[in-house]
Amino acid sequence: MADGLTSGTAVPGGHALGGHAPGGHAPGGHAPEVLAPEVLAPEVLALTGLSWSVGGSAILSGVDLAVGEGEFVAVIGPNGAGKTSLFNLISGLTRATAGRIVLDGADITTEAPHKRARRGVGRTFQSSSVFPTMTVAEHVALAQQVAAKRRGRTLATDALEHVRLAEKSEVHACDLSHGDKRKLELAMLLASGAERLLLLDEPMAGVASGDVPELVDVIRALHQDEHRTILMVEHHMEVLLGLADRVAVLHHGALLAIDTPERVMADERVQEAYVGDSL
Ligand SMILES: Nc1ncnc2c1ncn2[C@@H]1O[C@H](COP(=O)(O)OP(=O)(O)OP(=O)(O)O)[C@@H](O)[C@H]1O
Repeated sequence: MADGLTSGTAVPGGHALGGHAPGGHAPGGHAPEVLAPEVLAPEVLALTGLSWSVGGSAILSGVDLAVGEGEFVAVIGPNGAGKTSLFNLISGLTRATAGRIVLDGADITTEAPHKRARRGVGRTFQSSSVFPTMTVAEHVALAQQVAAKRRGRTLATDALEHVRLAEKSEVHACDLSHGDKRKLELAMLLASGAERLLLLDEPMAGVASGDVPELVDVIRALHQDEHRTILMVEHHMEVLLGLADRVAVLHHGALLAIDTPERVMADERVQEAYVGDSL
């Protein structure tokens, strides 16, 4: 194990998750050399013992995770670790078989996806979902319309400014690069009132490498300038350095570690989990 690893890192609200005693100390009682960032903000999301089984197979087991207001937590893990399944549970696409999901203090474990969306949870998927023949502006207007009664909606023009697509508002989605399609999805989330929690499932997937830095900048600005609370699945650790406050590592459906990106990268258990896969 890497020196000072804290799988029981202190989390917002003073809780300690990951099965260890409060205080963010490493197993074995040693104080970590560098404390993982503790977000002194109200908890937006708290997962407790979250589990999901299908046909007797445990896909996710006992996941404890808290995300503070304005925090950016990345979720990584080898293929099949359960990252998308975790997002499906949080967004309500699938129902947990055990455990609890609390959003802003309300138990939403059994709530329908549209009710979670009304509470300000927004999600993107691994593959981008835009309408080829509609313009950028039409997409964002549609997102506003669909969410007409939700509070927290960002004005369509502001949403496009935030994702740096304002100058392409009349471009049809079919003529956008993949990176711009991803930005458009983010603008739609903002316009639809996803003000409490953004769940971004591999937003860099399929994006040309030359477009990745710009997309990373857009997401960084949503976090740092707009103070959005973000949970993001990402395969590449280098993307997360300087972006995520903490990185949660899933392995075989369980939370293996949660700490700063640097410390997670140095964690031998994490490296072992990734043998044969890229970290
Ligand atoms: N509806 C389902 N029924 C049965 N098994 C499922 C279902 N959905 C996911 N799984 C299994 O659960 C495991 C976790 O899948 P999941 O897609 O959550 O992993 P992941 O970490 O997102 O993987 P990747 O990095 O490849 O996207 C996989 O073994 C997958 O085959």
